[in-house]
Amino acid sequence: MATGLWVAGQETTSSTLAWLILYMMEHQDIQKKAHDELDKHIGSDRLVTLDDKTNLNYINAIVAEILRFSNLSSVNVFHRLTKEVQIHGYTFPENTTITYQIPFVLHDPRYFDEPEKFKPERFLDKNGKFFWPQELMTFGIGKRACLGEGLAKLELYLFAANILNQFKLNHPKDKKADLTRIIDLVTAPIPYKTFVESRF
Ligand code: HEM
Repeated sequence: MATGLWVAGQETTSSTLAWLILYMMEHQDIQKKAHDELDKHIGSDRLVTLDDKTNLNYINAIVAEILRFSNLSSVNVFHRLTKEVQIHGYTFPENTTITYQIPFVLHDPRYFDEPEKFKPERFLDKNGKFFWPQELMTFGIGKRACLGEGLAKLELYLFAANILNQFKLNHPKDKKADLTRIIDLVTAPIPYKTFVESRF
């Protein structure tokens, strides 16, 4: 059980963080907006905590967009039907192996406008408040959805908020990072270097 949680939670969370740092290096304008929000609501090098979460709408939106854009699960986990079901007039017998493909939903323009663009603003309402639409199904849906969803969302928020509060992230002077996706069980970026500058 403990090994299962370790395997399911380790690569997923670390790869999402690797994408976060990479996309912040890549999108300096978005990183600047994150710094502006942190300067307004935190304003020092103190630790950002869960109590700050409701004020940090843009940081929450960045985490949500990373979870959409990085599209970690190239193929979702397979499930077995425990009884016959009808879906849109098709009959699926008991014991059929089925899955649903999360990556297609996360990049479907019917649900996400201009899906190929990295736009955290898509998760802010007209009052600038963060929201999580049901189509953002990075953690799956239904009874077998990710057991670690709550934990992962909080961890990612804390990492994102604290890394961005403390540091300015940039490409090393001589080299831009490669955005190629290594598609495996969990999709990860090619190892890269980051130029890290303290903000305080
Ligand atoms: C960015 C982080 C994560 C992502 C994107 C993610 C995504 C997913 C997805 C797509 C599934 C399959 C859902 C399905 O079968 O329909 C899943 C299952 C699972 N995840 Fe995660 N996960 C993450 C982090 C974690 C963490 C931190 C833990 C545990 C500490 C965890 C534990 C599990 C477990 C135990 C399952 C199997 C649930 C079951 O079959 O009932 N995950 N996850």
